[in-house]
Amino acid sequence: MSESYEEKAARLDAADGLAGHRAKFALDEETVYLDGNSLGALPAHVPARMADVIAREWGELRIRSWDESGWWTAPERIGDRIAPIVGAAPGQIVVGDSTSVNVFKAVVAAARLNGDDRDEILVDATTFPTDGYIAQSAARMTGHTVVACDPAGMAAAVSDRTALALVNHVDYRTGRLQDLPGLTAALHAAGALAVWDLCHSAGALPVGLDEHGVDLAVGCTYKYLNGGPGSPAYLYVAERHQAAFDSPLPGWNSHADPFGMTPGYEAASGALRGRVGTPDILSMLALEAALDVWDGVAVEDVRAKSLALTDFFLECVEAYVPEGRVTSVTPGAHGERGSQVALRCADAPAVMAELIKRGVVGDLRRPDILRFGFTPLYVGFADAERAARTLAEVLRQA
Ligand SMILES: Cc1ncc(COP(=O)(O)O)c(C=O)c1O
Ligand SMILES: Nc1ccccc1C(=O)C[C@H](N)C(=O)O
Repeated sequence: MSESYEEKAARLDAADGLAGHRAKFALDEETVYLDGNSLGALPAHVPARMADVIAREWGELRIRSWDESGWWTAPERIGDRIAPIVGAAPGQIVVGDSTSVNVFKAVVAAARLNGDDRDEILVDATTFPTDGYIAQSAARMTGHTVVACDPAGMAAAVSDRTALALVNHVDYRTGRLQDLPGLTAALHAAGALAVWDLCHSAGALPVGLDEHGVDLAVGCTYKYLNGGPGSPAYLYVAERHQAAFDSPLPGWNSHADPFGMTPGYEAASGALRGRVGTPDILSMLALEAALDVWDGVAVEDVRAKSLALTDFFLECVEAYVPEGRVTSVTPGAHGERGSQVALRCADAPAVMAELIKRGVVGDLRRPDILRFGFTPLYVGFADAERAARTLAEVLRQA
């Protein structure tokens, strides 16, 4: 007799080298959590660390903690913790502000780095909306024109008028992975800069920022990096651009001598030019603690498991779900897939509401997308099987 999907899931879970990491997270066995691409789960040790930050570092040490507890240097220190996860050498990432704010810094800074005789900014037409809104406003300020462009056509659209392109590494809706190496090379060949939004790829797959010569990048930390709701985002400024990086938000935290408190601005050196004002220490230190779950984890192993999970989920969906009820809009090819599966489905809002009631937590992207995110550090193959089986049950009863 051939192996059932439940048996196959058990076999894959037993052979999974990352399976032990699930115990590091606060998760309950009743829930299949497939929404880590919106809000990552809580690493179980973070509450105790935060209790100490609040009671001792804030409560007892108070102002001394800016030095003694390392608060002041947290943005660059935590940037260096994120760096290996996205393939960056130290000294190029600074943590702080939201992704939206970092998109603004990156787009304006790239336009200033490369905008003198170039008047266009290419923006991923399928982008998560905030990037597009911010790029439009940034372009109004720098005197550039935004040209919306599907990433698939971007290499052909780039010209000697292009100052930069802003692209999402993984599409938040479809889960499509864009060709970061190829597109970055094509942009450079035309003299344009590449600014990547890594929200849906960092922590899920190798990014290779340095290896592929990316110029600037931004990303959030509350998805696959599990930093917590609204945890600060990050900005990557490739070392070769740091000396000329001209921030549009040159707050005192990015000054060469912030406590000199002089009227004249002089930018600090390095990535900390990307800092703005006082960091949100509580969120930042929760993120720092959350990054401990990455100790000893290779992002290549995370990627291998992510692909195996999404393959297996698609296989179970195909086997269980009545013909014609869902269509995957996520590419089948591994090289084109992030770490989620998006299924087009009639009546998707009601279907997702019912799935959540039955303990399978995914996301709805209106009007008709069921989105399932797979975080390899805490999602297993049995979760994928149960999610597909529950989806089939819901659709049969609908
Ligand atoms: C690709 C992408 N960019 C940006 C954001 C959000 O930016 P912010 O952290 O500023 O809300 C998200 C999701 O929230 C996203 O998926
Ligand atoms: N930050 C959030 C706050 C509330 C609800 C969702 C989000 C998301 O992150 C959405 C995500 N960017 C997405 O790709 O759908």
